[in-house]
Amino acid sequence: MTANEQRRVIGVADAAALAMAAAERVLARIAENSGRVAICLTGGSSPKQLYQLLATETYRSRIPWQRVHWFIGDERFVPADDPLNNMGLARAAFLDQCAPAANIHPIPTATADPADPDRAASLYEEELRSFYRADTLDRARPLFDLVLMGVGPDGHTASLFPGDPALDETARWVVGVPRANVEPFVPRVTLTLLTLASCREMLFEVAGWPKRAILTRLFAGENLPANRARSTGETIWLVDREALPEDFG
Ligand SMILES: O=C1O[C@H](COP(=O)(O)O)[C@@H](O)[C@H](O)[C@H]1O
Repeated sequence: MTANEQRRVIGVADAAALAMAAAERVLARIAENSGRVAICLTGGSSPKQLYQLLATETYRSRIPWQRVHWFIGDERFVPADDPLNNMGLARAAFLDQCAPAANIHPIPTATADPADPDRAASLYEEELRSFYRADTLDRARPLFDLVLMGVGPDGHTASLFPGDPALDETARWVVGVPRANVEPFVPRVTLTLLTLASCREMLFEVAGWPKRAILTRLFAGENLPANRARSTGETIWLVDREALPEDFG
């Protein structure tokens, strides 16, 4: 089976349409679970429109905020109020206005020793295990209902960079990344592929012409982190017209 056969690519017109399509998928995944819902958010700039949309009345009124928990797939060692803080962006765009504080689960980079991404990773791993109420991920009971993902110009996803040993981690749920390959060049913490995979749906959001070059390489099957990220359920790539490689439709 090729990499492309394992994922579904959905093309949309532009970044605004992409945010709306992603918001509908968020609602659909929430509606499928009548209990406690877990959503793992992504960082970077790509999800900003989606996050802002979720705070609008149209979407806000359709989300049962009390039973939805919000996690983050990776974090950068920058202050919590720095615009480059991944959870900080989500908080400012929608979480702080809409979600109960107890349902927001940031990676503790602001409180942990800045020199020790492994310590922050361990703390977050403990938090995830306690939320999941088990130490072993069971394919039949995914940790997350939905995992949002982005892709960087080098093919990284979350803070899993090409060639990094973190990609081959099979025991830890969360790891420290001493130095990123791309800006901001700060230590990071990232969920591992095994943890990100434990979801009913993994949803990549990719928009804009600067992403077309890396998508061309990824859809050709190159062995890059974003190609190794797969859900045990469905893996969907929402891509706008500017980012979609020419031979892809
Ligand atoms: O560094 C990161 O980059 C990726 C991609 O970000 P984008 O700005 O190109 O959307 C992101 O998915 C990840 O969470 C972030 O830490």
